[in-house]
Amino acid sequence: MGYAQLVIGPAGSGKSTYCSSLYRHCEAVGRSIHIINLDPAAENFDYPVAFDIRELISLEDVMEELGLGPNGGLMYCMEHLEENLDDWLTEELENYLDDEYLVFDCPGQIELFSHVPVLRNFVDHLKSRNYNVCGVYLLDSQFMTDVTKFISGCMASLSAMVQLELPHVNILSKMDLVSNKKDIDDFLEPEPQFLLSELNQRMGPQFAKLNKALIELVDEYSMVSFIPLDLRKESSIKYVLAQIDTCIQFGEDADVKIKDFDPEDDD
Ligand SMILES: Nc1nc2c(ncn2[C@@H]2O[C@H](COP(=O)(O)OP(=O)(O)OP(=O)(O)O)[C@@H](O)[C@H]2O)c(=O)[nH]1
Ligand SMILES: [Mg+2]
Repeated sequence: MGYAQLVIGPAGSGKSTYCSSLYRHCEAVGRSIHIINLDPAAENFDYPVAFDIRELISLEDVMEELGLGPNGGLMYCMEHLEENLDDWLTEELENYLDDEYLVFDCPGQIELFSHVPVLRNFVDHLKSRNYNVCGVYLLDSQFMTDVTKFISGCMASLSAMVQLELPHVNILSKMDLVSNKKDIDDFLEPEPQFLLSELNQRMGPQFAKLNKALIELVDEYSMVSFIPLDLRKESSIKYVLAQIDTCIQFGEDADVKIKDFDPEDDD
């Protein structure tokens, strides 16, 4: 059984930075981890890239040869990835042992989980190769300043969750930039009633029904939960990683082994 994180979220939300911090953390604690770049537009990396979509296809070539713009070019590259899952991804995965921990640094284009099935197929491919996969959705805390932005962030995350059907962890990134932590507290694990009254205050009375339906939806999917991540703090990275590990049952086999040898159990 292998383990994988699919790191997703809007452009600039801090996915690649998270990946490199995670890499450094794991290195420091002596834990094996491999980061894979799935962003054909990425150029600089702060982490050693285990393997890279740019070895399969180059965005530059696509834009030049097909006359596509950067976003159309990216979609083309991702569709190309989808067509090559069986060859390319299978071959790359063969370089890793059965129980390895992989982290996929994805592009930020929202179309990737709202319009096209590439990431869904990617995930299904990983699952068929016996990987436990977790969706790690990063949202920039800078946008968590009022309820309308919060709801819109939730909706984007929800659309990824519905598309991918994966265990899902929401992370509020860039907490070091938040000067007033109290403002954010309102949105970390908010009461649906609080969100609804805030929304109703912000918007005209004609939206009351829609607001109620939105909050109920968000509540039903248990979406209303974000883990704050402050990359300056080792403890924060450790906590986030522990939450994700639980989601993909990483470390549980190790626990069983320890329990097997527990002398207390012998009588
Ligand atoms: N202060 C602060 N800045 C951050 C943090 N994480 C990322 N950034 C900055 O935010 C910008 C975007 O970060 P990236 O990690 O490239 O974001 P990304 O989600 O990978 O972006 P795309 O790949 O373009 O979608 C960069 O300028 C980072 O330096 C953080 O925790 N704190
Ligand atoms: Mg990136």
